[in-house]
Amino acid sequence: MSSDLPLSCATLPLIGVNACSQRLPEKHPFFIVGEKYVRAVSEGAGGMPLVIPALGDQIPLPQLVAQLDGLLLTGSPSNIEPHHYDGEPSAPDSEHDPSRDATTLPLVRAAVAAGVPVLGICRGFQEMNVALGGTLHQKVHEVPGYRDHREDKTTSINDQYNTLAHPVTLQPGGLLASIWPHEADVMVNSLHGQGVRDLAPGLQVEAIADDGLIEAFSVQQAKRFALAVQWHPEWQWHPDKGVGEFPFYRAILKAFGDACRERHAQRLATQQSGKQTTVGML
Ligand SMILES: N[C@@H](CCC(=O)NCCCC(=O)O)C(=O)O
Repeated sequence: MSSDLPLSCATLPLIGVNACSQRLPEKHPFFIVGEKYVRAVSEGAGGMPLVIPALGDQIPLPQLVAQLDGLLLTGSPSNIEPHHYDGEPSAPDSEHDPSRDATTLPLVRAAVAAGVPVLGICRGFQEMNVALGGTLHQKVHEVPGYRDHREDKTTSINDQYNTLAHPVTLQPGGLLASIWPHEADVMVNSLHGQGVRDLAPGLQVEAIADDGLIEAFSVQQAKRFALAVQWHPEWQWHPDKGVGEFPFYRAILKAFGDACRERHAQRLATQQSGKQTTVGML
């Protein structure tokens, strides 16, 4: 981002929020992103959201990640196509979004390699694992020993996301435990059918559900913040949430925002020193 922009823009970290590709009524194709994710970036992380369309390999990745101070990977009802992790073919009722897969999987790798802070949520959590070499259970509820992590679709959306469905235990000494040092077991919402089977090499478990399912991880060798959670902290910023306060969710977005601000400051300082060098040469 150029420092010629108005101060209000120039001082906010630019945070990418990936879109889904969907056909809305009348079958028109849209790139869409839930408002709660955009608001979580704006109000929770304190960034300037930049919606990233699901354009796959038409996106110039090096150019994009060089401009980004952060990347938030959204949730979605669709599932990653299993060929990306050598999984069995999907059940016929499984919803997919190949354009999103083609966009987010390379984007995760490029962002982590470039030191862009990343926060993955639900499908975004699953994408980070798959992008870095992990695999998924396609129906966690059919795997012996695991609970059903899906939402109760007979209740209202508010009830589904407000419900604290099960506890997760934070890994002592981990990134998430440093973000939330108040308690080791925290209750979270739960709205997913898929989940981590094999964790990708280089990922560090950050939280585990009471049935043993991995619910959060970080990227061990990442230059900056790279965290993914299976639950939905962005719910805190849903415009129709009504009453309900989730300090744990706020703490996650705040920590992500702090990392984005750090990268932003460093990018501006590098740009500034580049300009001074150029002026000195004139
Ligand atoms: N389809 C995957 C991922 C679930 C997920 O991301 N749900 C979010 C739904 C919509 C939203 O809140 O944005 C799975 O079922 O595991």
